[in-house]
Amino acid sequence: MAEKADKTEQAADRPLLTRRRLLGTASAAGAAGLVAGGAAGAFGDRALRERPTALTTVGSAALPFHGSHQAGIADPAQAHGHLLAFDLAPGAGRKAAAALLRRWSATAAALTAGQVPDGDSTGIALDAGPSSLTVTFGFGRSFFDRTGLTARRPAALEPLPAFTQDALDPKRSDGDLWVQIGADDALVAFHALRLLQRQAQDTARLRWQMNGFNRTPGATDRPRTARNLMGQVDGTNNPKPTDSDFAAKVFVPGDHGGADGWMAGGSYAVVRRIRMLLDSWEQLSLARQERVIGRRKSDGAPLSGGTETTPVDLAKTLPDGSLAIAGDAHIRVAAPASNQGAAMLRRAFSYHDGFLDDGAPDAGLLFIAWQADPMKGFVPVQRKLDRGDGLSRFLRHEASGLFAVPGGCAEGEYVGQRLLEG
Ligand SMILES: C=CC1=C(C)c2cc3[nH]c(cc4nc(cc5[nH]c(cc1n2)c(C)c5CCC(=O)O)C(CCC(=O)O)=C4C)c(C)c3C=C
Ligand SMILES: [Fe+2]
Repeated sequence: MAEKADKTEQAADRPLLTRRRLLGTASAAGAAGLVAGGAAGAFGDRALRERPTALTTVGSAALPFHGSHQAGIADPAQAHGHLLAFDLAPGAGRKAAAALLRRWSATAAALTAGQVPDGDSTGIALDAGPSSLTVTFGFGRSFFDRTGLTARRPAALEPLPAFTQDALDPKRSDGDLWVQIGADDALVAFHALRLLQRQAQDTARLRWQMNGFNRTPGATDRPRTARNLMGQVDGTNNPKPTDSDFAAKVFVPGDHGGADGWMAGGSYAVVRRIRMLLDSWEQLSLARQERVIGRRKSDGAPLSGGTETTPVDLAKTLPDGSLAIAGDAHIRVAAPASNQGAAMLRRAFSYHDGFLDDGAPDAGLLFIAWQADPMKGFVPVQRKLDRGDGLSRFLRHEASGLFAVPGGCAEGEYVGQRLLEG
């Protein structure tokens, strides 16, 4: 494997960066005034080429693939995301699946470190750094039967219950294998997607793919909580990696034993494609929109007062005696306090796949909830939301999946090895 930057430099035998890269850097750094467009003209290509320019912070940021947990769970959601589900091909069993996970893990480890994997001549992301690329692998319920591993299937992979508001498309739901790719550069994300899809070869066939996005780092005056396509600040009251109980909520304990002991350090991902009925939503007044969520749209502050990060006061009443946060407000119905402490880490991507026949946007949230146990996270909360959430009449759950995401692996190992070789 080769360092990407080295490859570019050696190929040209002098310049540290190509012109394309320099121009990219100039526009990315424009706000900081690092390189002005006029300067490029004044000095000419040659002078520019002789001046090494560092990758921007966005490009050079790297998240390690190896570790006790897989990357892409506790890390901030990137600007570009691809979610893929594969089904094992007829005849492909445990051995073929193990070989695939070995190939995928080696490729993901190389790409996330900014290296060009052996044999890759696509050049898709040649000039870019790792750009916070993460690749996360999971197993769906059907994987265990297909590989003869039913006895080691975790009880937590029981199918999710049906919810009254579900309008699920089976072709875009579930799957034997699940891959989540995230990166702050679109080409870096696509590069990973293409290599992994090619490496699946005859072992696994793509079942569905969903593409999502978030705001680009650096687009705001300071790092801010993301907004979704309804315009709401979304993610404020998520468990924080610095919370003392974060790991207990999100990850299966490291000493987890039994038939599914291989899930130690892992997590369960609930994936829901949730279309937003934006035509109806956008007709609501600002005050009604804020009432539906229970937070202000401008800055995400709770309607009980304070700023975005002020703890929500669900008991607060207004002078007329009504609740400051309405009885059916989304944050009241979803709160751990309303669900016997049930909590999850929400790490979503927005999506937009054009417009439907009636002109409505096919857009919404690729909602991904991470938890140590779906029965103590997504399931009780969604049951409650299904019954009494003011937001739900503006949403359609169109696809669903539940995946067991094993712990991370050490260098030289592959994700899922403890299951496939244990
Ligand atoms: C089953 C779990 C949840 C689904 C499904 C869900 C969908 C969904 N949510 C928003 C927008 C917001 N959600 C917010 C908070 C929030 N949402 C959930 C759970 C689900 N949301 C929880 C547990 C919480 C935190 C509640 C709390 O403790 O305060 C917010 C407020 C800001 C924040 O805290 O993140 C917004 C906005 C959409 C648009 C959506 C489906 C498309
Ligand atoms: Fe929510």
